[in-house]
Amino acid sequence: MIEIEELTKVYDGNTVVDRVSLTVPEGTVAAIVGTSGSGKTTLLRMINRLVEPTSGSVRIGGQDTRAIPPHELRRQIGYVIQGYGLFPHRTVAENIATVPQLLGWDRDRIARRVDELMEIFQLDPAQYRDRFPSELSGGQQQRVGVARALAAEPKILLMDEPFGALDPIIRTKARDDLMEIQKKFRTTIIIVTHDMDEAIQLGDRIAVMQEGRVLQWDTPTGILLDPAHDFVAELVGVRDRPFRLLSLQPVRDAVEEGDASGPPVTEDTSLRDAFAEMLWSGRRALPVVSRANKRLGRLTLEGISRRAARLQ
Ligand SMILES: Nc1ncnc2c1ncn2[C@@H]1O[C@H](COP(=O)(O)OP(=O)(O)OP(=O)(O)O)[C@@H](O)[C@H]1O
Repeated sequence: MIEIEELTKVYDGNTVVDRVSLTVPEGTVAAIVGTSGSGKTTLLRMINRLVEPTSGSVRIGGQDTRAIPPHELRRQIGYVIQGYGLFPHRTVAENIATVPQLLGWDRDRIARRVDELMEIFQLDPAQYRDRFPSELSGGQQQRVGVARALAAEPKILLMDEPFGALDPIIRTKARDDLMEIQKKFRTTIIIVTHDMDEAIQLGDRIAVMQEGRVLQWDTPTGILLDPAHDFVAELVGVRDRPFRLLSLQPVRDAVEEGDASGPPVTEDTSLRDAFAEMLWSGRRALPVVSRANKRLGRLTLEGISRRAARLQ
């Protein structure tokens, strides 16, 4: 658990983070969203003490981070930034091995861990281990950046706009991969983004920041249904709200009995994506299958709109 209490940063008389208090339970994802300059990065960097707080405290697993030497703290916490921050003159394997090497792991253990992570991130070790970052695509560099941050099995991962430089299709895939890895390792993640859709997709809870303050700290549904502030409502966008709500609901929740023709959707697909598929393929109903490809029923356009209306 990460307990942030009254955390404040003042630069030259300007309060850029203002008495922020948040508790992030272990194994959950917190998204920090807000406009440029609202203090998101500064808040994130105070957690691993890349920025020293002016006042307030951060406790991790009950321990005040001021009691931990900063370099040790940063080894315990994975950190991913936009642009991935890879060392250009080190190979992929050397980049991923950075923290395990600092921790003095033996060579075999490091080599095993590097291969394991490369496989998880779908980078064939034989092909990519000895490449340099400049010999990778943006999406591959991003995966190496996350793999490096996870190398020493940190319980906490801080991510600052990690997907900002990726094109939309790769970004969606990178988010899905991250969620899978998060579930597998139960990593506690705090992710900074200026993209509300990203916050909604990734966050168990979302902190909306403006001018150094957290205006609302709530679940995605809470933020969408009950914005606590005009600025939050504006960020959510009234017209986009039904679509964003649908993006939180899996098809599974709206399956009906009956048949439909054409290619099926799986039960995990979001209602928003299923709705898009209906519009795109001109169908008013889609067959629904389980992950194991077992027929479960169908999803209808009427079912989706009832669902969207009920949610509002
Ligand atoms: N080292 C510093 N010295 C002085 N002011 C700073 C420093 N770092 C950040 N600031 C100021 O603090 C405010 C918050 O910056 P921060 O980078 O935390 O915002 P942000 O929400 O992450 O913005 P962005 O989305 O643009 O990255 C800004 O006004 C910035 O100019």
